[in-house]
Amino acid sequence: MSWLLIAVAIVVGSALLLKWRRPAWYWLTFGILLCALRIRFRYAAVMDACHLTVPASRLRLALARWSKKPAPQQRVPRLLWLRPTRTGVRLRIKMRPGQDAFEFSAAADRLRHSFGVHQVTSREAKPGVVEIALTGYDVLKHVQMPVKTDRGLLKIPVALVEDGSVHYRDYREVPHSVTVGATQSGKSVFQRTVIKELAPQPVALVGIDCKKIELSPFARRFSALADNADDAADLLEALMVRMEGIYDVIRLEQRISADTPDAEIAANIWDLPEALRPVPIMVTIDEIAELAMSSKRHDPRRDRIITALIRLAQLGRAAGIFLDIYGQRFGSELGDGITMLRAQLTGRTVHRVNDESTAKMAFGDISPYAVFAATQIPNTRRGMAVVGYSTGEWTRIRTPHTSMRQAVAACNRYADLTPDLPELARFRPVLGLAPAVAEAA
Ligand SMILES: Nc1ncnc2c1ncn2[C@@H]1O[C@H](COP(=O)(O)OP(=O)(O)OP(=O)(O)O)[C@@H](O)[C@H]1O
Repeated sequence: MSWLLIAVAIVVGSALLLKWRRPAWYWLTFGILLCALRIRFRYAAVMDACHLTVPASRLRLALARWSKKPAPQQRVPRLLWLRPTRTGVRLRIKMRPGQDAFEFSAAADRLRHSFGVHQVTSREAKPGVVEIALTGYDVLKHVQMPVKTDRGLLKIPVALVEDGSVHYRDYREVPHSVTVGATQSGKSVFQRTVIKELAPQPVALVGIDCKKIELSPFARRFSALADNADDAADLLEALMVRMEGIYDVIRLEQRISADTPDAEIAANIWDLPEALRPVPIMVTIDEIAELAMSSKRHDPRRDRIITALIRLAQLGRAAGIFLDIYGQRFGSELGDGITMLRAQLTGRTVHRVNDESTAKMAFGDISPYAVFAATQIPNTRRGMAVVGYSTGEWTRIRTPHTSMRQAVAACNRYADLTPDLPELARFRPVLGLAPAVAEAA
């Protein structure tokens, strides 16, 4: 008997220790089982307590009255399935007539408390069916990306979502994006993560970095780099020349296929035959304010830059040219054309901000809740951000802490994948140290 007590004490003790020190391990060893059991046995009671049941049908009530039986119980929404995941449990629930998905989102906090989990989110999976994600522990505390992800060409895993799923940057779904955040909020680490993930892909990387220190370590994997506003203006115009060249190829292909019955008519580079398909180009711009702010009222160089960015954002997708723009703010104080440019950047990521107006710039047209969530990111959670989608949905994410060394290693390893872009040849980074610097070193 005493041995049994000791064994139980050891198991309980190690479970508590794991829960405190290694919540992810605790979840995989004990938490998942306890949570699944709790849901199985307490599902109906919890739904009732959270006001997620509906009264019995009129017919059943009338029958009960007529037969003088007790009134039938509230009807519980049907649990279709329960699926444990690496970080939580997913439930599919068939709603009862008269219920809507909003009731389940509104009850998220009550469900979290009743099921004893860290967090609950819900979404309508299809009409009449709601999917609830229970997260067992705070997955954003120490971000651990799963080994297996659903990556593909131009679809890269860049962060973990608060419900434990993976957040992807999918350039074909969301061609252009803007990432804002106060200083030290985690923008550069986010950018590094994107570059590290893109490095093994058959794509060209192009960068503009007027701070000069953010992108130069990745030079081996970059087809073109500009580190001052003059070069940036020329580089963006060279990209436009390339884009127009690609449009000429698509147009020619369209004319050929128009004369061929049943042939697909190309509308973008993905419809072109593989031999003709140009390599996609990811343009990453660090600190947009360095390019957009000018002391002059009419600065021709700034106008060239903003015009080129707007044109690339409007027309680049079909030519396989994608923009990722980073900055501390991205509002009209950066001058003419910025609001127009922002409208084209449908991917919005906001790290910690110092004022509500910065969050509003990104999410004002998406959701007031997303604005509020962005202003609530604590200083201690660097790399945490809110991502908004044009559908009005939003979610909290956090990037893994990709070090400069890890990103540089990926860029060096895949340096041989760096394509030569003839139109941008002038901006190909010079590798190695300049003779004078090498001598000094
Ligand atoms: N995902 C993360 N997890 C843990 N720490 C992070 C994460 N992202 C960033 N940090 C830490 O936060 C600090 C600031 O990060 P980063 O340099 O990316 O910020 P930033 O927004 O680019 O700042 P600035 O605008 O001043 O360049 C760094 O010390 C970095 O190590």
